[in-house]
Amino acid sequence: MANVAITFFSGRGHTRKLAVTLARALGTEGCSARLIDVMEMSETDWQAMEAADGILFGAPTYMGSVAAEYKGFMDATSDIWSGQKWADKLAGGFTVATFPGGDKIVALQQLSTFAMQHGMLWVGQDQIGAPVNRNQVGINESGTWLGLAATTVRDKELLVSDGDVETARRYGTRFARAVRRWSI
Ligand SMILES: Cc1cc2nc3c(=O)[nH]c(=O)nc-3n(C[C@H](O)[C@H](O)[C@H](O)COP(=O)(O)O)c2cc1C
Repeated sequence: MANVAITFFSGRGHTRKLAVTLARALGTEGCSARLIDVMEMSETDWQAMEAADGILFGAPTYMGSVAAEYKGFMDATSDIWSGQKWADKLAGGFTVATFPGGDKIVALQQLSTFAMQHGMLWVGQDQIGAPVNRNQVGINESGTWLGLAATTVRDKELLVSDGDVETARRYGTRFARAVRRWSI
């Protein structure tokens, strides 16, 4: 069974909601998914990342950048980088911000550059939203293809819109299929 590590930081739960949605989608596609909150990491989590077929990187966009807490995790991987221990694993990324643009693309650029430094192969977004495909209302409303990008909603129960949750589900499905193909 292919296995994926989903790493994330989440200050108020929005990024966590995307991470959980991704984990469910991976499970539905027959991949095991391990959720790793970078603020509570154990040695087993590091081992799980080394054993994973793919790693998803998730951070909220804070001040037009990945949140500092997540950047701390990125910087802590420099020894893994020097040994290229994650090389040839698949990678993908997700972020959430308050504004539809919100400079989320910068956070995704940081995450994808990070994955490239690790010699990983990046899986982007494939969903075309309603401005082009009328039946895709709510899907990829950020119009971002570098990775998964969501926008906060005011409803504290919902955190992100149903459309963004569905977009996350589809990205998780895409990532699971890519990992399965790449692992053969
Ligand atoms: C310090 C800080 C900086 C932020 N900067 C941005 C920003 O640059 N663009 C934006 O659209 N939202 C920004 N936000 C809003 C967050 O991206 C948004 O609340 C996000 O959903 C938080 O996700 P989380 O609950 O997983 O931490 C910022 C929030 C904080 C706390």
